Amino acid sequence: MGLSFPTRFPLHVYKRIPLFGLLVPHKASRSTYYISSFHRSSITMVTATNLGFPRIGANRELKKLVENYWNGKLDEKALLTGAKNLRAEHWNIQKKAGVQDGHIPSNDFSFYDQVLDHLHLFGVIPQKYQGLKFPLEAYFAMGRGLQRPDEGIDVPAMEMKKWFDTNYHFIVPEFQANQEFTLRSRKPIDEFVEAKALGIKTRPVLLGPVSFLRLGKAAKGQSFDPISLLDRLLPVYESLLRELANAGAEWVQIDEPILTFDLPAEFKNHYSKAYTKLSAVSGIKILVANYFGRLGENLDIVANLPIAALHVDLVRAPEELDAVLKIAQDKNLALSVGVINGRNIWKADLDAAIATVRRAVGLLGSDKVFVAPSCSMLHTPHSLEAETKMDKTILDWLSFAVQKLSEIAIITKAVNQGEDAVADALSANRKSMQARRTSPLIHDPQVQAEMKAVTEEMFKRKSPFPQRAAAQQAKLNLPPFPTTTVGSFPQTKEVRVARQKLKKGEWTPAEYEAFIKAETDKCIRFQEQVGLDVLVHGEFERNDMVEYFGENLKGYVFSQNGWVQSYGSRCVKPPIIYGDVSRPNPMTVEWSKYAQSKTQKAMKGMLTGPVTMLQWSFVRDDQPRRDTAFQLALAIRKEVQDLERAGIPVIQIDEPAIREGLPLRHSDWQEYLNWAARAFLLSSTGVEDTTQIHTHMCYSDFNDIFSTIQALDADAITIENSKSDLKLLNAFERYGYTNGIGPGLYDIHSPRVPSEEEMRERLQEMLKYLKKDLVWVNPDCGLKTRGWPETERALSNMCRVAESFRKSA
Ligand SMILES: Nc1nc2c(c(=O)[nH]1)N[C@@H](CNc1ccc(C(=O)N[C@@H](CCC(=O)N[C@@H](CCC(=O)N[C@@H](CCC(=O)O)C(=O)O)C(=O)O)C(=O)O)cc1)CN2
Ligand code: MET
Ligand SMILES: [Zn+2]
Repeated sequence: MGLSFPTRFPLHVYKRIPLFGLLVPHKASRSTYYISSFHRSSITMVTATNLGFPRIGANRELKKLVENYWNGKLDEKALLTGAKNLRAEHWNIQKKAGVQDGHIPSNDFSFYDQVLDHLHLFGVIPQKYQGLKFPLEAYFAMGRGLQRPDEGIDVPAMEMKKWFDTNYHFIVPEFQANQEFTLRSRKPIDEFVEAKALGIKTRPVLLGPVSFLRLGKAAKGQSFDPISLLDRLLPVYESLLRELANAGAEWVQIDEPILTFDLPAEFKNHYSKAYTKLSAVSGIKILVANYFGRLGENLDIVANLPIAALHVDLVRAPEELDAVLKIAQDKNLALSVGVINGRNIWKADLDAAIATVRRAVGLLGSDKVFVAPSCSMLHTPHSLEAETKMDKTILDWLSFAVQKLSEIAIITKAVNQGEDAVADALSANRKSMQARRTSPLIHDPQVQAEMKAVTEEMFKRKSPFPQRAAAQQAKLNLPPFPTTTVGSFPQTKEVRVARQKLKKGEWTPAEYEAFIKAETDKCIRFQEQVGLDVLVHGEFERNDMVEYFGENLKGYVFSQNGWVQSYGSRCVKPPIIYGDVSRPNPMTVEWSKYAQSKTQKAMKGMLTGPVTMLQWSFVRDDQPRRDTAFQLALAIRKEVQDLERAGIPVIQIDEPAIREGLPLRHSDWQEYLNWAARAFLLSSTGVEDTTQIHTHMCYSDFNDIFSTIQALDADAITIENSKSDLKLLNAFERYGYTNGIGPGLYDIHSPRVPSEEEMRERLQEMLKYLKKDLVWVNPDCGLKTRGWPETERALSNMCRVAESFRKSA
């Protein structure tokens, strides 16, 4: 089969002479890699590659390692060994699946977040963490804060933001105007060497310099554009590439996902400068990777980069295939075609993917084509192997990361060796595709009829806010600066274990229910004692705010083990929407009714909104997202109405993901914002004026969507703001927000307890921007990730602050 390499020379000393397709020794190479680790038997073949593998492990090993380290149950050595084993396992899985040696990613591992890793890599450590032990203590303190009162240590976590339009959160780089960069860590090199010792040649993954700066911000009190630091940063990237080349890396993958954004014109120069410099480092080839969307105007930027390969997301931007092929052809680039969806869990249509790859091969030649996922597989669960309980029909439509690797391998083999070589796999895939397309499980005539019957009236409250507010106040009689929480209370080990016992059948549903009720009782008693005004039931019955509803809605399936990293050690198990969505039964009414029966104070019903349900689920790809959002909205509307009927006076419909669903390109915003707002309105407006609707948002820069927040017309919004330096409030002031608003008084994602003084100052600051009779007092998000001791102290401080403002008001 084809030509074979002679085995006497290191692989790198061969260079193909384009005209003759011959291999000749190439003097410039310093690689020590030998052919024995090289499996291809023919010179011109397309290459199976990957951009990143889920790092948490088949059974969330990384989460457990890191959390046990934080709890003191594991020492540093055990943490490092555990991580090393996990990396080895992941590299081996990829190798075994058929990803080409040399194109298996490394440095995609992280203890907390890959952007935070780059802050350590380049020594971008804000002052307040510099006294801490390097690396791990400082590293985790930057991610999650650190409080050791006995030693006088009390540092908050850095700001965290959504990674593009995903539910993954990254630590926002914070730069000084005179920022210096040094190669402070050797992580990418160490991991390359680590893999090499296992006989695996990896392709290190780095976040590119332009994206790294653009995703960051100037430190508080300074105003400069971080991109102005590019000249200072580049030499450090150059040294890093040099070291990787010396260690034997043939390729480096440099991610530049900000190429999916609208960029100022001068970015063309920034890119050109950056990659001219980096490409000059000899002995290593650069693949620049863009993902999550089209390049659009930025095609022009990549067309002029002196790089060796370009990765494009053909799942999100199939329409750009011609344009990128032309660039690759003109500039003699290899093209990494992202044909397997790294953001979803559906099996790929392999025939279609093969056709795309063949087109690329036709124009570029097979040695210039890499088969790839659309983006890193960080956003998909590990493997379907653990799914023993799922409906077999639906299971047959799915593909998690390990299966996606096989899809890449099959496509590659089909193109290299002909379809006969993978005939069985292809015919099985065709069968799955056909079964899904025609399945009666997907289409529900009743849902479709109800959607058709939706009228324009169903998108409006009966009266405008001032009238509603008066009616609600007459009923609720709340004090000034009313206090509330965002919904969840600590999900302790006991609560999680109780649910596990129910799942395993060790507890009867009645035992579980009694336990959850007892937790709810305790929670209500605590809220009354601490002096909160609008209470919540605590969400103890929920595994997760999205998964719980997914389990209770028709059109959804959920996995047993489909975990995806959300931030740090926190994971989510996004439920899967496979068909038309409807609500067979009330989902929360009994719990809310029970909770209301236990207190004289107002109990707040707690639901997840349609856009967030959509955004945090794996969504069907056979109809527009907006259609699914409206089906969800109708189901939630019914729940809202049932809660009202059951006597629940305040109902919160969480929409934390509305901002993250915003398309990456400005020109696509309006269309999205229109339907997103309408979906929320459909879910929330079917109630009387006297019912108070709250919503909640977190983790975003809300300035972009300010008018949409107003258009949601919620009676109150509790909103995360404690980590974004009040910049959000500027917008609320500027545009004159008219409804109730509770900007979070403190950051709940860190175990640190804010003092009364700190929260008092914060509230004072907020009142510079907001009308005091509209202001609510609350934490910035739910308390599920916190423990009880810190929750009690923080809420007690918070309530005392509200109390003191009432006195002085
Ligand atoms: N979907 C979603 N996205 C979101 C958020 C969110 O709440 N949900 N919040 C924002 C921040 N992200 C977050 C994401 C996850 C968690 C979180 O707490 N996740 C939990 C898992 C939640 C869960 O589904 N738990 C299940 C399963 C729990 C479990 O692991 N059980 C153990 C046994 C119990 C134990 O030993 O702890 C097991 O099965 O092995 C349950 O409660 O039933 C975790 O990582 O620990 C918090 C915030 C943004 N995006
Ligand atoms: C990520 S937003 C969380 C809202 C939810 N009601 C909670 O309190 O947990
Ligand atoms: Zn939140």
